[in-house]
Amino acid sequence: MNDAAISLNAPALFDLSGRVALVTGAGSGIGQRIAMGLAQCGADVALVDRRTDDGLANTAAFIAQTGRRSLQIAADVTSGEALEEAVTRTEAELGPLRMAVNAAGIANAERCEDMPEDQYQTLMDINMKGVWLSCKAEARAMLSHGKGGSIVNIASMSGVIVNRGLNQVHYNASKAGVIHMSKSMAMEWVDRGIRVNSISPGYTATPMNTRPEMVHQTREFESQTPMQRMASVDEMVGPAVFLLSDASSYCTGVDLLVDGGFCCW
Ligand SMILES: NC(=O)c1ccc[n+]([C@@H]2O[C@H](COP(=O)([O-])OP(=O)(O)OC[C@H]3O[C@@H](n4cnc5c(N)ncnc54)[C@H](O)[C@@H]3O)[C@@H](O)[C@H]2O)c1
Ligand SMILES: O=C(O)C(=O)C[C@H](O)[C@H](O)CO
Repeated sequence: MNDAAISLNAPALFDLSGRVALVTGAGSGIGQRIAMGLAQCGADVALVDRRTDDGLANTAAFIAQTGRRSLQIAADVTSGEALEEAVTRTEAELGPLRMAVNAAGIANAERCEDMPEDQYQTLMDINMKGVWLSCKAEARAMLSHGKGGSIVNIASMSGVIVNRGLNQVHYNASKAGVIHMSKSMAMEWVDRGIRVNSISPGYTATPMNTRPEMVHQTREFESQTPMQRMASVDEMVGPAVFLLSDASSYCTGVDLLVDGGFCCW
């Protein structure tokens, strides 16, 4: 092979310098840590969450230390209007949106036969419709500026398997929906420069799983996982950077399981 013809620069594939990202659920857990990681890789990041405590401010303070810019936006992902406004503000203050991570989500449990309709509907509105509304607002901006884009939706291994002992038919169905919705959107936009992929985490140490009443459940999670532990939020950053960056330029419609081997057993 003629060496002069090789233009490969592998580290540059993961470089996000000068790109703008929007992350939902950026006030806690997986979304928060991914937002921090994107800034460390050079991105300016709009931080979206419905939290009104110091969650977003903590994410922003970390990002400020990286020298990158951030924008705190209090918004609920069940509102299409709020998401459109969030994207408009992001582009006005940070620049053209090139990357998005949709991590906002909730989990709760109830036996199927006892679950009230509003419990089912509230979760579906956030976990599934919220992802659709987020992608819709993000893609409209990406399509209009023509610079292309990469979207990563945070699904779950619960969209692939049924978590033993957890009564959460609505949660599991919402995550299966996110995986297939991501593939469907990937195909709608495949010839217009937008890639859409999902990450399906296994059990991850976040406030969703570390509530005091979850102590027993957490031990179960760990013993059921081939790696015998939950993931740390840091372990979701690399997969997100990969799927958002040029390193995955030929990947679209992929669901990346990051589950410590859980789905192998
Ligand atoms: N923790 C796990 O084990 C695990 C495993 C697989 C998938 N996930 C998924 O990862 C994502 C992040 O979960 P996490 O564990 O980091 O939880 P988390 O509770 O730490 O963070 C979720 C964030 O989403 C925000 N949010 C919730 N509803 C919202 C809404 N309507 N509008 C705007 N923001 C909203 C919350 O305020 C919170 O800051 C979720 O989609 C979850 O289903 C988590
Ligand atoms: O998505 C998963 O697999 C989860 O682990 C979600 C939560 O941990 C589970 O619903 C327990 O609250």
